[in-house]
Amino acid sequence: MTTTRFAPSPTGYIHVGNLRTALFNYMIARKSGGTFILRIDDTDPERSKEAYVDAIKEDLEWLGLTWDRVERQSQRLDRYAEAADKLREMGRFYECFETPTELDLKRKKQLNMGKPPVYDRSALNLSEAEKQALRAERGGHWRFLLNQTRIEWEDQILGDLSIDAASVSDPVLIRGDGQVLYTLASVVDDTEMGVTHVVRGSDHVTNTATQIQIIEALGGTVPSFAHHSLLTGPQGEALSKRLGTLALRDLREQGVEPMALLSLMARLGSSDPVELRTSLDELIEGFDITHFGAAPTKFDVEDLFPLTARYLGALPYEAAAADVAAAGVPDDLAPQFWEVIRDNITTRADLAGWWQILSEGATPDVAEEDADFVAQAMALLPPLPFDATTWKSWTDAVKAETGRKGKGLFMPLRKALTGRARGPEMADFLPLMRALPKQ
Ligand SMILES: Nc1ncnc2c1ncn2[C@@H]1O[C@H](COP(=O)(O)OP(=O)(O)OP(=O)(O)O)[C@@H](O)[C@H]1O
Repeated sequence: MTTTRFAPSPTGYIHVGNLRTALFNYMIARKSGGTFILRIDDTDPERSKEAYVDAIKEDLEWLGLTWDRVERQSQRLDRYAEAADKLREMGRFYECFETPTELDLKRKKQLNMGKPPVYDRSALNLSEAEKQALRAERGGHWRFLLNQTRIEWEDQILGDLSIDAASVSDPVLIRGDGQVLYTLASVVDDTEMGVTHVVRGSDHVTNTATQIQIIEALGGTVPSFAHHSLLTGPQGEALSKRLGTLALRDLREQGVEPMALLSLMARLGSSDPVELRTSLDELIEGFDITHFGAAPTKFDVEDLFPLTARYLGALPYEAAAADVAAAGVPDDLAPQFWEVIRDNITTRADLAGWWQILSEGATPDVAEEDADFVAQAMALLPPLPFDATTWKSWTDAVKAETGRKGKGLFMPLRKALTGRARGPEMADFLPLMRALPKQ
């Protein structure tokens, strides 16, 4: 059975790049009736915050990306310790004592000599006595001993990949302070939780190479891997949870509709066109991870608003009733208001502005050259309330008296009554009016 997972660290609010990972994993699991795990990568007690765990869940729930179960890495430390023991027994785990400064110096020397900055394994030459002495002085960290072969896998997005293990440092799996690192924790979890498909950002390609060897050493089954490109901002700038750029909750604040965001994210960077979908099921049906490319993908928040507007334009009243009520529209007028206005809003927050115009009167927008014409027209306007025939009979009368027609007739009247150059059909708008434009 297909099992996938989304494994964010609770170190900030998740952003659109993280969403890409979450959505792909969600869709793969749902497409095949499999399991989608939300795995909280909270092994770093200093940076992990409970508030961010709640926020991650809230953000995913907002989008309807439901998970089948939640796992917490902080509750599985004994499992990681066991795996570490196993690697130690196999002679694939060794203790090192270099400080970050010493490692940095080594790297600089190697680079100066034109060599790749790969850890030189000098800790392997330490005697027991030397290790004991170093241990007393500073904490040791633990590295996995890579087999220096080529590591190969068929990536669902990047195609056939082959990485020379000799060009990669033996990965540190346990830090000097005893903290288990992602590379080990995620391998142990993926193996024990039966994860069949690992989809994540291309920032993890090297990790994958080393993780394949760790999985094999621990006797697990290597899952299928796919590395999608990283999303950047419109100028190519990196996203980061820590910086809070393009956080999902900010988009929600700005009125972006979940299906607008999901429709864009399910296609952006693929060979398939972005099309607005109204349900996750429809999105899942058309999803194929192999259609995604390796090139970095730019994300422009502005693309979300036309999609949001289109989504709202097709939304039935029932799905918007609460927002219409919140905008102050009385119940008896609410369904009609929604039908007339829904095509003329970008987000639900725009409803209030339209209701204000209808209920309190617009601030007319009258060009100087139209001032006399508008004054003449307003004198012909019948008293409130208006009905479905008012616009036609009024504009006919204005036309007969002023001789104006077409755009020169209709546009100044629209701007005088609504204060805006664009909006609903005026014949539909007038019956909703509860106040005349301000003088
Ligand atoms: N810009 C991005 N585009 C696409 N995927 C991303 C991007 N940034 C992170 N991811 C993916 O999101 C998943 C969760 O990663 P993680 O929690 O480490 O997020 P992060 O944004 O890299 O965090 P931080 O900024 O805290 O290091 C990973 O699979 C990672 O590859």
